[in-house]
Amino acid sequence: MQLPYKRIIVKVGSNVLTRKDGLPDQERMEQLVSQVARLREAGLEVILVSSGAVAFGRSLISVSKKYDTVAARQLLASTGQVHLINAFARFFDRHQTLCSQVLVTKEDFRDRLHYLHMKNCFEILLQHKVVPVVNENDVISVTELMFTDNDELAGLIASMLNAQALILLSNVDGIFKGDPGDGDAELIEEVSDSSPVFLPFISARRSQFGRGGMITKTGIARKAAGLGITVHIANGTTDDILLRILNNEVKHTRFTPKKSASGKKKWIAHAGHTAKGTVLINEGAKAALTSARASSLLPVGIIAVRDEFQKGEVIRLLDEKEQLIGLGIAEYNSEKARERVGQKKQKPLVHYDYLFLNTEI
Ligand SMILES: Nc1ncnc2c1ncn2[C@@H]1O[C@H](COP(=O)(O)OP(=O)(O)O)[C@@H](O)[C@H]1O
Ligand SMILES: N[C@@H](CCC(=O)OP(=O)(O)O)C(=O)O
Repeated sequence: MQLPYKRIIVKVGSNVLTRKDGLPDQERMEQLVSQVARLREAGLEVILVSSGAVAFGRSLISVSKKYDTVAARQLLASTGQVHLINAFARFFDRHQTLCSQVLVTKEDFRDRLHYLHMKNCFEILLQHKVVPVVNENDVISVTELMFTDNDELAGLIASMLNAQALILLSNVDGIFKGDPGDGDAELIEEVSDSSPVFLPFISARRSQFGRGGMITKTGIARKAAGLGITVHIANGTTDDILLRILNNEVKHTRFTPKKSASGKKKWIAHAGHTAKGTVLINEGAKAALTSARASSLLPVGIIAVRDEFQKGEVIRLLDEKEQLIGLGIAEYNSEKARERVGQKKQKPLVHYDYLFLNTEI
């Protein structure tokens, strides 16, 4: 088998693994596992990000409406995840392939050291030909600590592991210019940097068991493509979908990747939620940073420094209109930065190697 990639992330949405009646679709799971096992056999490293814990839980236990949604989700996910991973282990076993369970929360991506520990765990699993099966740890991630959905988690893992491709499997063939249920709506097959923003076509409607919907899927796909990862959004209910995507034999939506970003930039790109401080920059600094030439952020272009941060922490860069233009790693702390505001001939606060601009996505 001729493979276009060495390492891929495959994200399977709840709907792909759930039948219309809400019960787990074990047959579909088995088919997906058999494709992954074949790809693994052919030398491709595959990381599965699988939703379905809540959907599996729903088939096992009913929760009274008197409980709040967080408690209900915890109960369903905690019981469902056991059955989800058991089914995966059983199906992979038939192909003499080992899989492993990795449950994560947004907090696990908080600092670079923690992030690198997690990356090392994936690397050792992959070196031993194990297929990691990842899901959000729904039992402990509540409200503000939650990922928007598993698409966001899959995007983070794709950039952390320097994957060449991210495949998002849902119950639609890709992004349509209109309602996917409307037979006349056209499928968008290619999205590149120069593609118009097509968000107006996408409704906030989600599939029966989905969490984020197509709007978040598109945002995540753009971000990953901006970091150099090819993204495929395709229908996980189509037979042999993974093999057909890799052989370019099926219509779906493909996001053309930009030049690959460095590992450090990939981490910064996803570290917005961990940012400690904010720096306001003037129009001149904004023009320099967003120009084609690689430029670092010098104190002469800084108008104000807000909140406290230490050297090595992530900071937000805002323009004069308070619009977020990017994220960077501070070369020194907020106290020193404040002393140097507006001064010439000072050391950059953010070096361009540790700067991630919104224009890069
Ligand atoms: N323009 C569009 N093209 C494709 N799907 C769309 C569009 N607008 C809204 N959707 C909805 O997005 C859903 C997929 O997102 P989501 O429910 O999060 O799926 P999953 O659970 O598989 O991640 C589709 O089932 C569809 O109903
Ligand atoms: N972690 C949850 C899945 C949440 C989620 O993102 O679902 P989906 O939108 O179907 O990918 C679960 O396993 O049920």
